[in-house]
Amino acid sequence: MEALLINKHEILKRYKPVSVQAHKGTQGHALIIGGSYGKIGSIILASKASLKSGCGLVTALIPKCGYTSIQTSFPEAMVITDKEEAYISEIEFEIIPNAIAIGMGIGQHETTQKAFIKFLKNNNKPLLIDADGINILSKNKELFDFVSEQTILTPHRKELQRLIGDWSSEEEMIEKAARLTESKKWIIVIKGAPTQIISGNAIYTNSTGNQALATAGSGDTLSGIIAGLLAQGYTPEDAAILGVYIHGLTADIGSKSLGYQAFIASDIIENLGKAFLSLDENF
Ligand SMILES: NC(=O)C1=CN([C@@H]2O[C@H](COP(=O)(O)OP(=O)(O)OC[C@H]3O[C@@H](n4cnc5c(N)ncnc54)[C@H](OP(=O)(O)O)[C@@H]3O)[C@@H](O)[C@H]2O)[C@@H](O)CC1
Ligand SMILES: Nc1ncnc2c1ncn2[C@@H]1O[C@H](COP(=O)(O)OP(=O)(O)O)[C@@H](O)[C@H]1O
Ligand SMILES: [Mg+2]
Repeated sequence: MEALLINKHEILKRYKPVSVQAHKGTQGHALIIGGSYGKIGSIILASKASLKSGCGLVTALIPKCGYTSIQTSFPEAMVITDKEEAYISEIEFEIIPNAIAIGMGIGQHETTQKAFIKFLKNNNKPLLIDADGINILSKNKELFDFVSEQTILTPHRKELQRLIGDWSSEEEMIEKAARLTESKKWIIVIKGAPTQIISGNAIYTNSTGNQALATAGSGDTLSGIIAGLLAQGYTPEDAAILGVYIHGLTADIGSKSLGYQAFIASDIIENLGKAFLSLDENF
């Protein structure tokens, strides 16, 4: 396997500045699906992160309980609500998204699992699966066949363990994950310190980020960043690599003034602008 470091040089090969002629239609529409009672914040974070990563439009598909909080806290998002109050029971939408992220805060209610399975069997859009979406896959391995090639999975190590089983060394973890990506042609983002991305026959190790990210919602926010890049037309591999790099860069930038303890997931979002500007200096 080829081992590569994700540094600024690698990123500048993949990063695309926003065109002067851009309008919200050319910047793509991200659909963020998830949330359940008490975990709507994961979708607010992911949706805001996607829009502040440059996509033109974002729609959140959430249970009814989240409607007022997301429309109030993040008016830029459009919202589709499930008929259920507390969890997602059906995944139906009229819009035509350019990319979808699903799983953050979605929970594992029996009805949600059924809706997720039906969604997977019908989806043909670039897709990121995170959190409980991964946990549902782990519990229903026959679903692997319905997760198309180039789908991005973003497990933390516990979620990865549920997906591929335990390991006794870092090498064994990488080997087992690589076997899965090889057979399914998925892209697996192994979130950690550092984060490693397995794509094709390469493993990319991120060079940004720090312990400020050890905070609730930082993974949900990463899912939003990657979905926002996918919606702009980045290939799944480039969206994952650029997203992980930018996500970590916000912590490198933000922790300078906030420190590690007081840095929370919203600060990732607040520092996205400075992170992208640090790339634009080179254009
Ligand atoms: N505001 C919101 O709405 C928020 C909503 N959220 C949503 O909540 C859902 C559950 O998310 P979750 O990651 O807590 O789930 P789950 O896999 O059950 O973890 C349990 C065990 O896994 C471990 N562990 C946890 N993190 C780890 C890591 N980074 N790296 C390594 N290990 C890690 C740890 O195990 P331990 O180390 O304690 O043995 C922990 O006890 C999910 O849908 C998410 O989107 C959250 O994002 C928060 C903000
Ligand atoms: N000590 C650390 N150094 C670098 N990155 C970290 C550290 N701790 C956590 N992270 C990052 O924070 C994110 C945590 O993801 P996750 O556990 O899914 O968060 P949540 O589900 O609460 O949103 C990952 O991107 C991980 O790489
Ligand atoms: Mg998570």
